[in-house]
Amino acid sequence: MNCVIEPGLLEGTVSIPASKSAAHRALICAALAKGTSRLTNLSDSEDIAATIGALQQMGAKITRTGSSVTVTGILEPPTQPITLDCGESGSTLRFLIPVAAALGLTCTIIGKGRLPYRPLDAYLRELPKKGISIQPERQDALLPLHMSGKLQSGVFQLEGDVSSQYLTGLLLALPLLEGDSRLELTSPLESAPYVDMTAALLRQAGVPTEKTPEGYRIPGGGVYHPLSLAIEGDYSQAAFFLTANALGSHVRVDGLGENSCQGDRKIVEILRELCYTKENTIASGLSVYAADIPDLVPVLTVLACLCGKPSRIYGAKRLRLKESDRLAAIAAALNAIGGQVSQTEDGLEIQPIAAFTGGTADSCGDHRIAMSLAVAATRSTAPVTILGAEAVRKSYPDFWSDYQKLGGTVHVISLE
Ligand SMILES: O=C(O)C1=C[C@@H](OP(=O)(O)O)[C@@H](O)[C@H](O)C1
Ligand SMILES: C=C(OP(=O)(O)O)C(=O)O
Repeated sequence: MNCVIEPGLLEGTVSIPASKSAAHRALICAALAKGTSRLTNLSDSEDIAATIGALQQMGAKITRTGSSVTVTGILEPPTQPITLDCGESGSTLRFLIPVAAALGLTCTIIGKGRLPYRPLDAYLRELPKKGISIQPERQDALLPLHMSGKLQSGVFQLEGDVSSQYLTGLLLALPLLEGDSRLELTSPLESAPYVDMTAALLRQAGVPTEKTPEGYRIPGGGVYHPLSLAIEGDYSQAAFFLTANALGSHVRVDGLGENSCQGDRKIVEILRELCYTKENTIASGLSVYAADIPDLVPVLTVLACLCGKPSRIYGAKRLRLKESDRLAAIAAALNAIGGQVSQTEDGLEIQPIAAFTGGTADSCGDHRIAMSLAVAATRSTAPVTILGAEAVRKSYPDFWSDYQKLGGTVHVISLE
């Protein structure tokens, strides 16, 4: 779908969808629990649908009524081969590979978009040492992936700067094994708040893990307890509207937890530290180390364009491994509408502009690029055409209708 956004500030109230990260984790914990869990306030994004669908294949009974789900944990893991479709969701893929291995499932894992090309090296290296056969079907892509065997406990060595999702996946899976396990980091952990979020939920589910100087210790023989949980609002999604506010819009964002452990809550602090001129333009530039907040980078780049001084975002090399090469995609998208953004090896350098000048920009099929362009359009002197605007379905299917409710003008010009 391609659409044209008319320039204009936003105003009104938005109820922010539930945290995608929290929802993936809660669903998986619930599927592994002995008994029935109830989760409320789930979003109906494609990524969450992928996790629900895959967990159902793995034997969990999940019934959805509106934004609530009832999950009866897996009683008997299936013995016949199953297919797990992860859609485009890196979290679904990297969380469920070790969980399926711990349950001893024989499965084929499939996915679409850029997912077959996002790294799985740590699993391809470590799981075969622990009793798992894990084999991509093709040479030029990692999916479809064929997996069988029963995971054994022990020591897993993981790089910390490719994806924290490996740690989350193993933290979720290893309590199911009889013996104790350890995760040892071979490079400093990035996206650390996401792993903290996993550890917090595991504690809630009755399977605590222990942080060690090297990584984590995970006692075996854990029993997941059922959960009763309302998923809190998503700071990564709120960041689009909060940034629009920093650029002149007036959006009240409802549904966020004030004591949230989401790392992307950092957006509030970054925006609070901005200095404004008497004319209400941003006087300062941004200097952001983004290793722990990768998902904020696209929208922070929009903000940086409209800062009064040059900005830099660094510590963000992992952004090249997301739904797009996000450093290349956001630079190209914003430059196409009047921005001055250049890539560095691990980030972006941004020169100030007074306003975007409109034009046509490609989301590269990436939801966070599409939503960032919508924020840029609020401060453009001419319309912004977004190619691939439907990408928002991955995490925030109601984004365009919410944007319109806030007074944004969106013309769909093609459904392709
Ligand atoms: O654990 C999670 O929920 C996530 C971890 C992050 O990925 P990386 O750890 O690969 O950076 C983040 O980008 C992703 O959107 C969600
Ligand atoms: C990178 C993202 O998600 P995932 O890794 O789960 O595909 C995202 O939502 O920006």
